[in-house]
Amino acid sequence: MTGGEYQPALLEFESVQPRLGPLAGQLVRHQLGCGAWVDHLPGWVSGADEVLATLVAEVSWRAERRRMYDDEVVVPRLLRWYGRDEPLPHPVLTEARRQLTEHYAAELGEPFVTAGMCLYRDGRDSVAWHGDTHGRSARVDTMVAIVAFGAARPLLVRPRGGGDGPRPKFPLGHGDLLVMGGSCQRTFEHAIPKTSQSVGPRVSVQFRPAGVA
Ligand SMILES: O=C(O)CCC(=O)C(=O)O
Ligand SMILES: [Fe+2]
Repeated sequence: MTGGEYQPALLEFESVQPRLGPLAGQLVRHQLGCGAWVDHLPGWVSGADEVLATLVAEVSWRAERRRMYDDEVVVPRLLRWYGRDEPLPHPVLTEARRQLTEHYAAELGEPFVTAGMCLYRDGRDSVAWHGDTHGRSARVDTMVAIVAFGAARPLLVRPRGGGDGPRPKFPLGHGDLLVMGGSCQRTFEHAIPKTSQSVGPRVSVQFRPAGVA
């Protein structure tokens, strides 16, 4: 493990099989304007304790550094990227990606392929305001589907450039699903702010189509 000194506490969990609930008729769509929307489904994965424990303990989490002006700063979360052909670390994630691909097939027109993962060790870990605009998502409508495990942390959304428009705050707890769609990555930004509250680890799994990052 190359993620600095992070030593996960052993997470206790009930031995319940993780299960995915239905998507159709359960997702609630929030239209944000400018062709952006967010679908939200709390509690999509039940029995998720085992998934969290597996992800925290078994993923080869990496600390990253990013250039910021003349400095290098440590990214305040641990990361792992799973490409197209790499097996995912828990079978329920493979099934989640398959079901998301099936559910959004007509609207998205291509499968969810990659899985980006972030580990927020505690409330000091965060992700700053950004859109996922490193790939095609800078130019075309697409989707990024997030499944969250562990400590509940809100995902904040605001119009890019701080303009007028909605600034929703989506609670994202253990087993919850959130899908950002349409123009959301180009026209809005999202963030997971730091919190001074004492919170345990949180893992976010982001499924994206090929070429979206
Ligand atoms: O942790 C999350 O739920 C969001 C992560 C995120 O926005 C990203 O990695 O691009
Ligand atoms: Fe993002």
